[in-house]
Amino acid sequence: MSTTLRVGAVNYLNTKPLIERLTDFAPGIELSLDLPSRLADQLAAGDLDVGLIPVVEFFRGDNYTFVPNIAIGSRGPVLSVTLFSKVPWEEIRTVALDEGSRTSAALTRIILEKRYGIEPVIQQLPIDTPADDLTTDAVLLIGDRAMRACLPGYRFAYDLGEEWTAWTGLPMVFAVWAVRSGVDLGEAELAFHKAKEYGLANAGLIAQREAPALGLDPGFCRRYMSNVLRYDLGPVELAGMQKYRELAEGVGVLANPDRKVGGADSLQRRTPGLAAGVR
Ligand SMILES: C=C(O[C@@H]1C=C(C(=O)O)C=C[C@H]1O)C(=O)O
Repeated sequence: MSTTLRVGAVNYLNTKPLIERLTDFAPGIELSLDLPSRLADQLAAGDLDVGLIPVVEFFRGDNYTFVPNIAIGSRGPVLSVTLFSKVPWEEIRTVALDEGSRTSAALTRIILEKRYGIEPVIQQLPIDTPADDLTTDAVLLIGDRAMRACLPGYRFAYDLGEEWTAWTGLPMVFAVWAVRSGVDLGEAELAFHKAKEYGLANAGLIAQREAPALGLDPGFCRRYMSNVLRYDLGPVELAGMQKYRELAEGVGVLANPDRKVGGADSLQRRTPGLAAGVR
């Protein structure tokens, strides 16, 4: 590959199996790491060609496509997307949302509005601000800091992967490798698949290597990557993604004044016939 492909990936443990040796498999890839929300903004601004972005941003994007059969998802508990709350769901009125999140931030709003009829007052929780001193009823944390968080002042710790699957019966897809319109992946597409295969086959080594800096137990990290997260994007995950899109549309979170909503069409283009099977 002769031209450079600017690829941005999430800087959490959950992404490591997807980027292990990625730049060896495609030397033309220039890899940067950042928060999911920032990757989405960089892709939209044209500063990236491919980004592992929140799925809600895929739907907000301007005719993005995605690398097939790769995602960060779960079917049931995900362990790293937690709404800590001082009160039960139906009493939540104020929420602080992790700055790094877009999918789970919108999911929090979807669950509150569609299941409980609540439109909460929302504030952002910056990435470097501790959640302990917040005065909101609930706080959403994602990624590595969610896995470390204990927050004894909060009585409830709702796992949003678990909440989603219990409610819809479908897997939750949090992020996909979105490709900006007009970008040709060429041979690099294969590299994303090779990296995933290699990374999942070496999840134990990745866990051992990454756990100390994260302050997490290596065995826990291993099981998080090998048994909790789902990295495939097959028909049932796509059905979950489609269901999420419909609900997101219903609460108005796909409306983005700065961007067109084009990703929904590309989902169907890449997955003909899929939408027919979705409730
Ligand atoms: C499961 C996770 O998936 C993530 C959640 C995202 C979001 O809420 O926007 C985006 C990317 C993923 O890294 C997690 O970070 O814990």
